[in-house]
Amino acid sequence: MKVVILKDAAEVAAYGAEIFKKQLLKKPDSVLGLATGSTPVALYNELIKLNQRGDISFKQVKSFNLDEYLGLEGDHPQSYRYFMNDKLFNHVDIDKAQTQVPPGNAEDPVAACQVYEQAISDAGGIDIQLLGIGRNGHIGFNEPSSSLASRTRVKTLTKATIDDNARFFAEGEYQPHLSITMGIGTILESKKVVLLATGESKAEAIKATVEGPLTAACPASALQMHKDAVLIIDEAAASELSDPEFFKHIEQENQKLEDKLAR
Ligand SMILES: N[C@@H]1[C@@H](O)[C@H](O)[C@@H](COP(=O)(O)O)O[C@@H]1O
Repeated sequence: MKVVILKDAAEVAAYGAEIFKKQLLKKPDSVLGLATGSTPVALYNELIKLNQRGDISFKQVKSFNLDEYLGLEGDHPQSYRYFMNDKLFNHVDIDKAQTQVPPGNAEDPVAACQVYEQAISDAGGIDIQLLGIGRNGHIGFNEPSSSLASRTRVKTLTKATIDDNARFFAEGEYQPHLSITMGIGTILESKKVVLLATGESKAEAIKATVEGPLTAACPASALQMHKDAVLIIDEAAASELSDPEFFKHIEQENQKLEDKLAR
């Protein structure tokens, strides 16, 4: 796993956006795996700027989001469908019919999960999957104890996750305790994975993800098994790592190599 440590959230967003830009330039009809939460918003803002400047296009893109609250309609302001429209899709040249978010209003959620898996596979699989991380190491809504081989399914949220996400809901407003989420096995099948983490509250989860052990107790540790996963994190999120200097050194060496190859 590659770990890139940068100064702050703005640098993390810019670095992540550059990876997506390269991906879209290389393959304009990429299948993107997208994430919600507050962390990716700055990256989405960068992508919107790049799109509006004409540097990248989403016209041929298909996208699949990681997860959705079960029990919320897509037009509910706290649904992840609403979030994606609001934070990205409404501002770029993407064909919304080609964007998929698990259906939070499905009458038969179990069947809907299978349909979602099939749609990913019919699209040829995900080229690049964006991830955030929960304080407890969850990715998507794969909470601790999730099978590392899991597929898209209905998941019950932990109290920690419900509490962390309560800030988005008004007081007294119904907050779902269930979700539909891509599984860890689904995520691991993406050709490339980009995980963003910023802030001290993510430092423990990042330590567990990078230094292991590989365990369902920290779902993100499964990324150790992925051949092309990059963690882009700020100094605060890196603060619990045993040897952050080592990762900075690797990045400098990689940069030198890239510069040399570009000449
Ligand atoms: N399901 C989402 C995750 O995909 C996200 O990574 C996490 C962290 O969110 P934030 O970036 O706001 O800390 O929140 C939610 O639980």
